[in-house]
Amino acid sequence: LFVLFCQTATTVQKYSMSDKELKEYTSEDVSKHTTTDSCWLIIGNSSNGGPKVYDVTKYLDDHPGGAEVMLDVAGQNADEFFEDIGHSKEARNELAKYLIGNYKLTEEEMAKMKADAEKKAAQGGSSSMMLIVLVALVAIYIAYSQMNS
Ligand code: HEM
Repeated sequence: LFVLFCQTATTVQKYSMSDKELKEYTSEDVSKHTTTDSCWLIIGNSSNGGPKVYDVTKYLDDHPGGAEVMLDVAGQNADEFFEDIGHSKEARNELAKYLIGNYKLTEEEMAKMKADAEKKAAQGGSSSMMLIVLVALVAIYIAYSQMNS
């Protein structure tokens, strides 16, 4: 039990430290790496702990989807493209090997992310409201049909 405790403590420490130690890159930094000699991508979003910066230069020739698609979005935010393909878990594990840092959102991106989150929260709120109304209607219907039988 003690060994298990020590292992958990070290893992927790490792993860929390590695996240803090990651360098932070701006869109200006990332935008300088757009060639086969140095190709960086921004991938990830608030739902998976991102966005993060990846140096995928060494993976270009190994990518099953080809080097071209990656070079097309080099130096930019490729999260939507990466997600749209529906990359497998293996692809995501592979991606993790090329992590070099966190991405520093611009003011504009930060505002957009906040607005998106608020929109999502509002949508969630209205759908749960609809569920409550639906349950109430069903209850009224059952009560009404029992009264008449
Ligand atoms: C380091 C980043 C990336 C990794 C590790 C990666 C990995 C992979 C892997 C392993 C596959 C094979 C299918 C699968 O297992 O899902 C794949 C397919 C593919 N990827 Fe990526 N990928 C990366 C980035 C991207 C980006 C940024 C794009 C688009 C801009 C892209 C477009 C594609 C396409 C088009 C395919 C082929 C899908 C098919 O033919 O069914 N990938 N990728």
